Amino acid sequence: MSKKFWVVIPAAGVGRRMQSDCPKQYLDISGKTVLDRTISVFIERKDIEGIAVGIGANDAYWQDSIWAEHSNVHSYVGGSERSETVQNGLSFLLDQHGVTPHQSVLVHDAARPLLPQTALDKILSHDGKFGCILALPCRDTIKQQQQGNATIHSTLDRRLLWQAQTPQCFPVGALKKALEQAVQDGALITDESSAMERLGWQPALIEGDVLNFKITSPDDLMLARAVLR
Ligand SMILES: Nc1ccn([C@@H]2O[C@H](COP(=O)(O)OP(=O)(O)OP(=O)(O)O)[C@@H](O)[C@H]2O)c(=O)n1
Ligand SMILES: C[C@](O)(CO)[C@H](O)COP(=O)(O)O
Repeated sequence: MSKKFWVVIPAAGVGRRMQSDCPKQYLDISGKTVLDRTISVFIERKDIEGIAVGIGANDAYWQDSIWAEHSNVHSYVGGSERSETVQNGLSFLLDQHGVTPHQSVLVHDAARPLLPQTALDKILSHDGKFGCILALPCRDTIKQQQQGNATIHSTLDRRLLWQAQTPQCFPVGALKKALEQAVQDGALITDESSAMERLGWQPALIEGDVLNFKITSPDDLMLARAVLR
């Protein structure tokens, strides 16, 4: 029987950088919310076992999602940081959905609604033992700024630089432990891979897609709306 994966979708952010009236995952892109579009990427796939959506404790929007009542979509309460929302999602799968620690899970930002199926196919068909992430090789020349002012300190060798995307795929148990360890050590964790790397894991880099950009600021929303016009 072919392997099936759970997806954890962290959707408990407030979207400060978007400066919008509602959390950015509930903003409209051509008639559907960002979050509903993101869930739609996974909902019809036979290789997706279930979708766990981490929402804010005071989320008043989720109830209006077109997927809120779907039998394969399960919401849970996220946390004050993205990493906490992911941790809560892993505990939710282990404690309430019979997922075992060795099973691999995908974590995908709610704020990346344009993930192409072709990129998702690549991460789902990767069987590396050290996990894997979608990422984009840097195409521009990369500058590091001086500390304290916006002048150039140096130019980095871009041949070895990639921009991390999601989904990121790791065994549930190992990822949960790595995130807990990172919190315990007070480490700044902005993606799942960095927590695993701290413990010596070397996840595979799988080339993602420029369309799989994260909707962070107003210009990203404009771009997504232009793409789906
Ligand atoms: N406490 C948090 C913070 C973020 N996220 C989710 O993690 C993804 C990527 O985070 P980001 O783009 O930073 O979203 P926000 O934290 O909402 O944005 P900002 O940093 O501008 O407030 C988003 O889908 C967001 O909903 C989450 O589930 N829980
Ligand atoms: C996980 C991520 O999307 C990979 O690039 C990114 O780290 C999320 O960062 P954010 O500050 O929580 O948007």
